[in-house]
Amino acid sequence: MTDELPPPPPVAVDLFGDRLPLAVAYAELLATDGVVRGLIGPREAPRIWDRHLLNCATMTELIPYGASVIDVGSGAGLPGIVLSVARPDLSVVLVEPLARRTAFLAEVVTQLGLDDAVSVVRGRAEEVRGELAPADVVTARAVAPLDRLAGWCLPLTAPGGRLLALKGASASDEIAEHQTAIGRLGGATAVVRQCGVGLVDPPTTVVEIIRERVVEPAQPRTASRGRGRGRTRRG
Ligand SMILES: C[S@@+](CC[C@H](N)C(=O)[O-])C[C@H]1O[C@@H](n2cnc3c(N)ncnc32)[C@H](O)[C@@H]1O
Repeated sequence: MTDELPPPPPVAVDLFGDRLPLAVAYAELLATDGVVRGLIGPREAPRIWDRHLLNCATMTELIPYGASVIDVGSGAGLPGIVLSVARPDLSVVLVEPLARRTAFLAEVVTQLGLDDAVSVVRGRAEEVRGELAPADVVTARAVAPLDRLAGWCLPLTAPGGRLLALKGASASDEIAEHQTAIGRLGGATAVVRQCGVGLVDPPTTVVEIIRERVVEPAQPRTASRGRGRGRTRRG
């Protein structure tokens, strides 16, 4: 236990229901181990509920029952762990490239007893495509701008499935800037959704992008062939 972590606010009952004790256990892990191991800043402990757990849990409004979810760039488990705690019907894969973070995630999964519902994959989203079955829903919070996120996440999304990106107040500006790139990557028109209206203040802003068309991701560039160097095919 830590003095820094406040008790769960009443609204946590609405969002976590009878899984609230599990949410409390996760909040405690974040506020203790998570801080000591540098996964979240020490100043986050007092605001873990408002800024992190409640904020992420409101996204469940946009996730269909029984969906498969890939959380890209999970960090300390946000939103992926929170989604699994709030919604035991989901199957969740956490994708995270940094070993220190995947080690923490694996420990959290075991300690919270989520092994049947959550798996942890170490790697970058653009590199693990071949290993993962496309998911109904791909989530990301604070990982990258929308164009890059769409390039990484739409190939992990099943056709007709959706990318849900937690964003701040500038979500509409980001959409205006990146919609052309999103469309080229097979995404439909991005829509801003407000989650947790009447529950959290401010509501959580989520950008929703349906994977409308399947566009093959660009191949990573190989070494450039200089003129007269490298192999040329002769007919
Ligand atoms: C600012 S942190 C956010 C972590 C967590 N989503 C949160 O909201 O607290 C960004 C995370 O994205 C991960 N990341 C960066 N590039 C990535 C990529 N190409 N594929 C998957 N994860 C990536 C980083 O390692 C880091 O854990």
